[in-house]
Amino acid sequence: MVERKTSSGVEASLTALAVSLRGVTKVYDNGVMALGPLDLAVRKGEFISLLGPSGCGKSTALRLIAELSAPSSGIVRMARHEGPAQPGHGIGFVFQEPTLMPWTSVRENVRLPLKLAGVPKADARARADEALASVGLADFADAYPRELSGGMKMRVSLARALVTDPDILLMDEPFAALDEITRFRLNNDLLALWRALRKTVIFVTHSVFESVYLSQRVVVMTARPGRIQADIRIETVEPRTEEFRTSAAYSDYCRKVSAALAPSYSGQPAL
Ligand SMILES: Nc1ncnc2c1ncn2[C@@H]1O[C@H](COP(=O)(O)OP(=O)(O)OP(=O)(O)O)[C@@H](O)[C@H]1O
Repeated sequence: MVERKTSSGVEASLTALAVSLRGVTKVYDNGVMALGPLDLAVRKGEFISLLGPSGCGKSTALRLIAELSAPSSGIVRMARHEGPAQPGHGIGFVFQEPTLMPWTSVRENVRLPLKLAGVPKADARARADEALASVGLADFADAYPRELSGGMKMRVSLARALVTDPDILLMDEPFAALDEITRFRLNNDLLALWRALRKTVIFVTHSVFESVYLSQRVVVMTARPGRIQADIRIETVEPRTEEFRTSAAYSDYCRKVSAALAPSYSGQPAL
């Protein structure tokens, strides 16, 4: 594992872990205590959701893992990428907004991380096309973002995150702005991709239903500063299908997750 912030006595290399946060806090320059202390361990290949009230520090946690921001205290560690060095430290990031460049094609948008990393153009184009095919957009490589629906733009954003073949995919409310039908389709497609690629996924959402449908574990956070309120394993038959969405087991898990979330917005202590 790569240690981001060293501290004596924390050397154990837990190779089965993709990410580990120990006693992590974040206080912004304006004095806002956004996070923690947070302890979280994510196994390689796991799909977890971070669920919590607005402003509890979910995005902050993702930014710390992605090394876009440094913790105020504590240790953030991630597994060393096995294979050749690559852009993004083995991390792909998908934001709520697709943030595509409007002046260029879908393929060029997806190729961008490889271009920035100096990957030769022919190779990068082939990899961009492959990533687009993996999200069902093989026929739209030459289209421009304005020609795409919201769901398709998000697929492009996902392809751009996957094009560097990251070990870890960080997704910050990627489907929040989409209509429910599109969101359900993207949920299913994301699960199919995860099964095929076996990336570690850390998925931030406000939706209890989405978190239960997608994840192997739902990590419920407290109100700011975000700590872990509950860590709930979703045990069900795989692969998940629409049948799961309407099952009694799904409703039971949604109830359980909602109950864990309740103290965060009611101001009541956790049960
Ligand atoms: N750069 C910053 N400077 C100062 N305060 C910040 C900064 N970024 C976030 N915050 C504050 O830190 C807290 C946590 O923000 P963060 O975006 O991580 O929460 P979140 O759980 O992702 O919220 P949401 O669900 O609404 O997106 C909030 O109070 C936010 O206003």
